[in-house]
Amino acid sequence: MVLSSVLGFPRIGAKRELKKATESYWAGKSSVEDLLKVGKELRAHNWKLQKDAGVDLIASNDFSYYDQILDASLLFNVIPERYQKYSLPQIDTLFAMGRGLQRPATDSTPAVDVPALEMVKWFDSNYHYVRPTFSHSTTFKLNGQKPVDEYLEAKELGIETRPVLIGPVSYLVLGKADKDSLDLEPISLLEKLLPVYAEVLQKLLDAGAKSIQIDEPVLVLDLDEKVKAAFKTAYSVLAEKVPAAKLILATYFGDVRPNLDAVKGLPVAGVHFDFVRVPEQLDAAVEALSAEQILSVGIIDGRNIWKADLNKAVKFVESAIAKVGKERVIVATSSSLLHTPVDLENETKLDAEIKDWFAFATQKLSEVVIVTKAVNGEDVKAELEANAKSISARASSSITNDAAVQKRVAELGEKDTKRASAFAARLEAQKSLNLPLFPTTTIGSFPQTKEIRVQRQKLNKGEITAEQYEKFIEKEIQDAIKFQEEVGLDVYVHGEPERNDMVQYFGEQLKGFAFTQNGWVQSYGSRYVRPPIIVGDVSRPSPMTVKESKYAQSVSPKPMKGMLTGPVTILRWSFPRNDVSQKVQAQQLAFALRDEVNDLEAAGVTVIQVDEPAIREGLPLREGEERSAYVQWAPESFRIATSGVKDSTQIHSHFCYSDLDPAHIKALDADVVSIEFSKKDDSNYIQNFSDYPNHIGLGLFDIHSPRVPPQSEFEKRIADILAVYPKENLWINPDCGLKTRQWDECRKQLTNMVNAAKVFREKYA
Ligand code: MET
Ligand SMILES: [Zn+2]
Repeated sequence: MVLSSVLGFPRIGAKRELKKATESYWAGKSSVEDLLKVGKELRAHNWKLQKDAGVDLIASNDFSYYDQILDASLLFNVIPERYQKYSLPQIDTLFAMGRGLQRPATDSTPAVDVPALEMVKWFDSNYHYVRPTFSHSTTFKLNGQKPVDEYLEAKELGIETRPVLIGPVSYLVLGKADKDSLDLEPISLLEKLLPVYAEVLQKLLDAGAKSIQIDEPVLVLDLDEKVKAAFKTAYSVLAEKVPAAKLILATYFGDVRPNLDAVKGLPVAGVHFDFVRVPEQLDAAVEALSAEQILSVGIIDGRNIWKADLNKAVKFVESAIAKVGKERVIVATSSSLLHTPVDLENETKLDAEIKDWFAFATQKLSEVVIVTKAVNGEDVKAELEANAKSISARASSSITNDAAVQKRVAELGEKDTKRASAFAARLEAQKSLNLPLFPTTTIGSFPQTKEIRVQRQKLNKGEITAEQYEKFIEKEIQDAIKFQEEVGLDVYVHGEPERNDMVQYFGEQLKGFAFTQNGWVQSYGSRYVRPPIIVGDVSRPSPMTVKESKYAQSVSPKPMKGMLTGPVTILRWSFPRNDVSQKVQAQQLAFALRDEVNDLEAAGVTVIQVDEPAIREGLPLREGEERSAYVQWAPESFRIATSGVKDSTQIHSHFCYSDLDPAHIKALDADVVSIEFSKKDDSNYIQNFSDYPNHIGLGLFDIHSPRVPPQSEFEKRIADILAVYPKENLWINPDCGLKTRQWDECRKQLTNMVNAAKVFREKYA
């Protein structure tokens, strides 16, 4: 009989219980016992939910108070000395590594200020994990036994689970060397690490675990030979030390084919593949397995919110069964469901037609079970028919399809992707802006104060009228402009007070989007996001930002930057459609934004910034066709959005959060780019963009911190940059928007920044 399995379930709770509990604990408002109790309740709830849904193989140890990779670091005692030395309780050590440890000085102790470990993106998802950090002195030992405890906890509830662990190779590859050991290659620690893995596996076996899911997601990346070889070492050692452990090696988010030679012959009981992402890898996967090994068929999408096409999924699993036989197949989610919202039932405001197209984590449980029942020959005819109906209703819905939008994208030609003139001619035309040498500007947002949130809530609750709100926003814009005058900036922004979020604000005004009330997904720690959903062809019914920009422009004679979020970023920070390519979705968004850019220009806005902070994260995980295509279409969609303007209109773009490839930025052909920069301590990084042909502003201070760098520090940074970049090309700006700062903080920061710019302006005058 074919079994159903789920690789992991969201741990945040349908009502964000985990966030509330952890933040209340951090704030000192509740005890550690209160927090642990909430964790225990959530785990019990999630296991029961899965059991009741009929899932056979339910994950345990998928729960975490912060991040599952950080949990592994704690478990293996990979705790850098700087966090060890305060002898904190376990859970506080965990939080210290995840969020940093800050304590004011007391009479007897000095102040403590230990920054958090680095946090990085989990593959191409919007989840972030805490990066394991290794030194030459790192030794591994078992610290507690969380996976065993959680396995037993479920067992006590009468629920047999399959514990999940991050695999040893991925654990090391996803980590990095600490500052004191920069020459260390984490993978070289493998042999030291394996005995601890063996110990955990043995304990799980002793506790009764029948099989163990061991995640090796790095198998979907480009791997060097050393890492590939590490799989053989790792799994042979484990098989030798714990021969009875039945391991299911799980891969997800991509194509394993280029690394199948590393998987072939491993002494594991089975391998899981993500066939939602890459159905084409079925034959190769089958080929790579021995006649005894299990094929776990990831066929229900763990990364999206769409109802699966169950009939298609059944056919796919049947084709796998035809190749390897029923005894060797497991039906599974493509990845952990961590990346999907918890329960569609909590959405009461979604249009019924649209709601019928979605499946959140809870609904996906039934999907896995229905597919499993179908291939086992149980009667699920009614379920499959209902599913087919909803799939075809979505495909033909007028919400999904907009002929005019489709036509516009189909007719896309070179003319839509190119500015009228080359940069040199545009620069000449932009002299009308009368900018000084080293022009100063900010990235867009100014403090989102409590007052702004209060007024927005009042508007939403109907306690104030739209006119009153508009007046309030105008006053905020006036204040922001006055502030910029006082600080002495050159190119102003209106401050974005009207925007709750840089993607949602646009999604709400575009046709083709839907929003949830409770569709939260963990981004990192206690920070969750609620991505908008692209449900249909995207267009812009009416201007989205012109009113505010025009108003701002009317208040001051200085150039005022219009401020938009770019097509790729809107796409990446939403749940995309799965029936249309990402490229086409980006193009549709690009045309909608092109209309907005052109309308801004017509309204007299002469500088327009289109932010693309997410452009890097969309880059496919490995080299190859898909990546080459992306580096074409992603910048092209930016150019579609921005190329409809006159030479004299200055187009800016902005990037943060990531290590960018300078070549990709070049392809945008923006007149000016601003890039997050201040936290890069690597001196080579400064060279990175040195052949950027147009103008550039390298972020000069960290907007996430209240710290005010003295003017001398700004001068030093500018001097360093000037050693590499031509002075005519340089802009002076912060890393990113200032929405998380207080007004008095950014006043001091910007004043020092502007004064430093003036020093250089005088010097070169
Ligand atoms: C994450 S990038 C943010 C850019 C936006 N214009 C802001 O200033 O907030
Ligand atoms: Zn930014």
